[in-house]
Amino acid sequence: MIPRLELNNVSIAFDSTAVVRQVSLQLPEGDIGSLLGPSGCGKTTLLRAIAGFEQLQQGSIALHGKCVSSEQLMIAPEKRRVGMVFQDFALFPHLSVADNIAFGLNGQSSQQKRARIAELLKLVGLSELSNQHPHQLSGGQQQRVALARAMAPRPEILLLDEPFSALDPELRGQLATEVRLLLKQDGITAILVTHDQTEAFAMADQIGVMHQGALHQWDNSYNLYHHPATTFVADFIGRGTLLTIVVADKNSIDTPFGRLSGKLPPGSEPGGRLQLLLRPDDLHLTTKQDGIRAQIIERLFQGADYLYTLQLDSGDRFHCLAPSHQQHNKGDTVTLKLDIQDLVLFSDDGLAL
Ligand SMILES: Nc1ncnc2c1ncn2[C@@H]1O[C@H](COP(=O)(O)OP(=O)(O)OP(=O)(O)O)[C@@H](O)[C@H]1O
Repeated sequence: MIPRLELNNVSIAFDSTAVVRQVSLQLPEGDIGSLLGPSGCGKTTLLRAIAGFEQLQQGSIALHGKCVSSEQLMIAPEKRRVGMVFQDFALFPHLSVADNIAFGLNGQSSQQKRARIAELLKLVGLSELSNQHPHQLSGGQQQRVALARAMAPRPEILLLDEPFSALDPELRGQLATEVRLLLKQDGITAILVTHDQTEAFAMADQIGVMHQGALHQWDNSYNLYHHPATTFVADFIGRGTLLTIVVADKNSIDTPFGRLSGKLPPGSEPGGRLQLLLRPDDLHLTTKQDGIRAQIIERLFQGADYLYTLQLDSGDRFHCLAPSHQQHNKGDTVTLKLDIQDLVLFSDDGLAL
């Protein structure tokens, strides 16, 4: 199947400073993708290039198999059939909810327009408010109008640039889940730009983690967490700790916790020093005396569980999650059991083996 969106080796520079470096990805029809990364990593620039607002220095962008951008070519934004939703909603204040949604429906008969507006109002749950004006709506309702307006002409792809950042944190997570459902119901392919991983997890099928213009990994959320491609992804997604270990033999490594056995990835040579990824859910507190002993340095109450920062006698620090009804205090010594499913190892250059 032809992907709805395909980026091939895309690089973008401003005044000879590279801002996006050799990014390649594919998004199938009906899927929701997300570009996730810290401020300044190039997410918005890449989204603007997909919309047709930035010239490529190298590579190409295709929408449904048709090249729309390359070094030599730049099809105008209005010819790409791309929908956009921005952080500030950008609704027309003097138009009603229904007229805002109708704005993108030029060239259709009034009967077709009315039917599509009614369908979208129902989809976003605003049928009762169709005659209201934007200032009479809450932030969440306004963002739903902006979404319906961008969805109205059935774009090839919908581009969402930090669409929830002007809303309350509690509303953000809820709206991200709702918007995912709406896009799925209407079969719309979309890309969301965000620096908030909870939002990306709630909405996207595929997430691209970016750092300094490079796309480190384009994958589903499970793989980003459990099989990060680089130490940057390991650190950025979830609370990972990287511990230095030494490969003992074909099936075991020497770690600050002692010797661990498991399947080692190809490229782990005996005697080699590597980094082992440890997630907070790879360790459990136990009441048995014969486990690993560590001291609690910090604890963070997270409702259902505590996130403990622990330290071994060797000075190595790491995190561990434990149910909040088992309370332990700062300074306590606790016993731990390791439960690592896969040994995730990285070489010196930060790449997963
Ligand atoms: N028109 C421009 N001219 C020059 N530099 C630019 C331009 N637009 C963006 N940049 C620079 O490119 C880099 C990437 O910016 P971009 O807005 O794509 O990052 P971002 O990941 O979306 O960040 P944020 O989350 O803060 O919006 C930044 O260093 C920014 O200063």
